[in-house]
Amino acid sequence: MATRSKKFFSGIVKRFFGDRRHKDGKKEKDDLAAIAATEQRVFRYETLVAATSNFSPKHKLGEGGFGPVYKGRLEDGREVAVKRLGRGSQQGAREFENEALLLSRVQHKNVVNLYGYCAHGDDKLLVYEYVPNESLDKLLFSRGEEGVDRRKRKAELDWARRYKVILGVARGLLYLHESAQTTIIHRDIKASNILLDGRWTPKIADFGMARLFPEDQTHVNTRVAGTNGYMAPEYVMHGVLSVKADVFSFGVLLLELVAGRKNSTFASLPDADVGSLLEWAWKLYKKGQSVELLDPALSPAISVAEAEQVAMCVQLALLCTQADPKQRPDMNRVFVALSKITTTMTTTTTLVLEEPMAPGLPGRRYRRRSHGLTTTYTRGSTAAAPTNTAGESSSASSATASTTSTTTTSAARSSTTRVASHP
Ligand SMILES: Nc1ncnc2c1ncn2[C@@H]1O[C@H](COP(=O)(O)OP(=O)(O)OP(=O)(O)O)[C@@H](O)[C@H]1O
Repeated sequence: MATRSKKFFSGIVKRFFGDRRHKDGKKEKDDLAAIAATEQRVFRYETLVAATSNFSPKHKLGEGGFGPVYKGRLEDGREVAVKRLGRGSQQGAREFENEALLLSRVQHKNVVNLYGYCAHGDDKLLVYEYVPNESLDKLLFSRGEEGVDRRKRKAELDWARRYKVILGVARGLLYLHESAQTTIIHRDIKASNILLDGRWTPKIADFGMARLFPEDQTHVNTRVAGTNGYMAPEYVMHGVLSVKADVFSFGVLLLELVAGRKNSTFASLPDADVGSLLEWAWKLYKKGQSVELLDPALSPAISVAEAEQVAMCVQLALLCTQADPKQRPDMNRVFVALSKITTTMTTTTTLVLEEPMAPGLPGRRYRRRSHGLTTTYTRGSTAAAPTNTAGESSSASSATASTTSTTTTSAARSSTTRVASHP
């Protein structure tokens, strides 16, 4: 761990958890003063009061599980978002500390940047970079009654931007799973936890439930906490947590970005037989009609190349949401697959995606894959009908997105329902 972040980390631990070695508080005070001086990560309470006009309601950006979040401007001109822990919430306090500890370990353009923290009596505050374009859910799922402004901005979220968001979230998750100092499982990937900056770059936020993951283990058993509609079945039903739980949530998010609809509150059903976006995607996919899943706000303007991307995204999302976690690709494969498909590509790779089985829905048992079907995407083949290439892909045991060297290209908090239970 770099010295700076080590100091920041220990500063947070002492500040939020207390320093058991120095019960009189004197040494802690000295330490914090030293950290504050060298790190400039500890914010004075007065600084945050001034930045937010004394936490004025006018500055309020919203309210999450922890409490309110305020927009502020520091004296040096930086815009910040200040998250203030609501008083008296033990659960909140734990998640708050967790968020501070984990975020202090990561730095990536697709992860929201934590500038620092402040503890002032009972008040605990976290200070983040301000991300101006709101969270993805507000744009993606906005309805008529939510105002012209937001509807206009939803229209700005065209397919090219959505694809940029998809790629960015995949890159951020790949970093958390494979490149951060220790594997981090986010556990609550969903549209309301993706913030968009002024250039539509997505930033993964809300690490309250994230877990550091022991390097030598494939999964841990844990208390279940997450958001309905995004949680993998093995996690909901048995508390089995691995990086593949995040892959599942990413798959749901990917479908939501394509369709502009929530998985969990799948109202105004286009088809009476289906109860969720996942099921609808599967149904359309089987009929070779994946592109029909596309948000009606986008479909009139979509190009042939973009339609290919959409079809590929639906298939990839179905692979990510397979019932058996072993059948889901890891984020590296997901990111590679997504990177291969650009609408401007003119050359020479063929993207081969495995054929998904029915996606996993909590409560439904899974069967192991017994065939090796794959779908090959080539430029101009939007329908991308599955072809039996058993034997071509030897890794039938893991859902893969691989490239071959052939010739053509192509290709809630729904008012946040957090579930917490012991398996
Ligand atoms: N860094 C930030 N920049 C801009 N807005 C932010 C930032 N962080 C949070 N917000 C806004 O503040 C509001 C509350 O965010 P918060 O992360 O506390 O809760 P949430 O993700 O909406 O819900 P939950 O905590 O239950 O998951 C959201 O509307 C979000 O858009």
